[in-house]
Order: sequence, then C-alpha cells, then structure tokens
Amino acid sequence: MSGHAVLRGEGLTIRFGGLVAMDDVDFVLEAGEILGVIGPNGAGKSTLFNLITGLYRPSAGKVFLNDRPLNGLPAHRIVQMGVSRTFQSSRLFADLSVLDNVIIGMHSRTHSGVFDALLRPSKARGELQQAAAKAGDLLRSVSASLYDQRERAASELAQADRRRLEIARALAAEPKVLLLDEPSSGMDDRDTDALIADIRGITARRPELSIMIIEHDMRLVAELPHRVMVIEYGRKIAEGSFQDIRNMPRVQEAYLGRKAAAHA
Ligand SMILES: Nc1ncnc2c1ncn2[C@@H]1O[C@H](COP(=O)(O)OP(=O)(O)OP(=O)(O)O)[C@@H](O)[C@H]1O
Repeated sequence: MSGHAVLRGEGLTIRFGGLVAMDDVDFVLEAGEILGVIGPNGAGKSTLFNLITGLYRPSAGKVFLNDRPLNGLPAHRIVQMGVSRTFQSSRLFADLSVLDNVIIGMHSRTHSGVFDALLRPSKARGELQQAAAKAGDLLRSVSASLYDQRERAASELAQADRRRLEIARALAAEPKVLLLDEPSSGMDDRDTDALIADIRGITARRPELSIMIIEHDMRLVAELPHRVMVIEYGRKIAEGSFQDIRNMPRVQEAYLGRKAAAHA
C-alpha cells in the first residue's frame, strides 16, 4: 500500500423519507488496499456503494477519487474515471457468452460507437477483434476455468463462475477502484476458498488496484482485507484490523444483540 488515498468519503449521508440510511460516514481507501465493509443486514453497506458509484445522490457529504469530487457525476462517467463494481444480485447478460459479457465491460474503453459501426465498419471491426483478444487475456488472468468456458452463455455457468465473471467484467473497465458487493454470496466453503485465491491473484497482478469488499462470510473477511470498517444503522461504529474489530464489544453487540454479546 502506498499511503495515498485513492477514494475518500466525507460526511456521507442519505435519507429516504424518515430513514437515515447513511449517517455522516467518513472513509479512506488507499492505493493497493483491500478494505472490508461489514455490518448486519440493512446496515447500509450497499447504500454506501450506491453513493460512491453515483446510483444514489447523497443528501450531504462528498466522495473524492484522487481528490477529484465525484458528486453529481452520472454513473457511467464514474466508471470511466476508474470506479467499477459488482452487484449483490447478478447483472450479467444471461444469453450472451462469457467473452461478450467481458467485452461489454470494456465498452467505456473502446471508442467506436454506432456511427463508426455504420460508417466505418472496418474500424469498428478492428476494435472488436482487439477487444475480444483483450477480454480473453483478462478472463485467463482471473480464472483459467472461466477462460475455458468463454464461449458458453453466462446463464449456463455455475453460481461461483458467474460471480467470477462479474468480477472479470468489472475489471474490464480497467478500474483504479473495484467495489465487490458480497462476492461469496451463495458459495460453499470450497468456492469461497477459490474466490479468495482468485482475488489474491488479481491483486498480485495489479498491486495498485484498491478494493472495497462487502462481505458476510467472516472467513473471507478474516483473510483478505487489510482493514475492516463496521456499519450499523447507517453509521460507522468501528474500524481497524479484523483482529482488532472482532473483539470490540460494540461490534459484537451489533451482530449478536446487547444481551447475547454480554454472554459471548
Ligand atoms: N432506494 C431506497 N429507498 C428506500 N430505502 C432504501 C433504499 N435503498 C436502501 N434503503 C434502505 O436503507 C437501509 C440500508 O440498506 P442497504 O441495502 O444499504 O443495507 P445492507 O447493509 O447492504 O444490507 P444487506 O446486508 O442485507 O445487503 C435499509 O433499511 C434499506 O431498506
């Protein structure tokens, strides 16, 4: 890690009617860092990602990418600037091939549009061929088994491979920051171990990539993130190494309830 803040949130707040889903949250993500985001169901974790990626506009507060404010920018512009994400529920194009799903993830980096396709088809075709080669390389670098399945429709993949493909597609936009929303959901222990190894492989090849990862699987949270922040009722209640935060009474209460934590 470089100590340089790539992504920063200041005083992030959002209200939905009477509900304060995010309440004055500050965070910093350093270059090359993996930051875990944990908290009970409904705590506001996905809301945080939605605020960062421009799907939600904060009621107050700001997000900066390398000191440039992201507030008010449309979601596609934020992807172009270097923040990409996966979603809790699959957003893959189910009928398209694995390779085509990755090529679509690259579209913010390819320059031919509809007019090029109509008026300068050879240019568009050339770009597409390059994109296919690049998408193949990317798939291979994320997972050899995904690469072997590159011609299959996304809908035919096993659940764990779909999750891998979502990560590959998000990486296709060549992000500086990757946001992973519960990547291990629906996975058994074996798949989760493979996912941990995949993410390690990704960061080994891209040491500057910064990752925020929302997770419920504590094995993954214990192994991957350098630092973990804990959210409850839209507020940040703790931050530190997994070893530090796991024993904090405040964190145990959030997960177990006050009485149970006292007996834990
Ligand atoms: N668009 C919205 N309109 C109204 N309420 C919303 C909206 N988005 C989120 N919320 C509310 O904000 C709160 C936080 O939701 P969020 O999905 O961020 O929680 P979470 O921590 O990601 O939960 P989980 O772990 O179950 O995925 C919840 O009470 C949710 O109902």
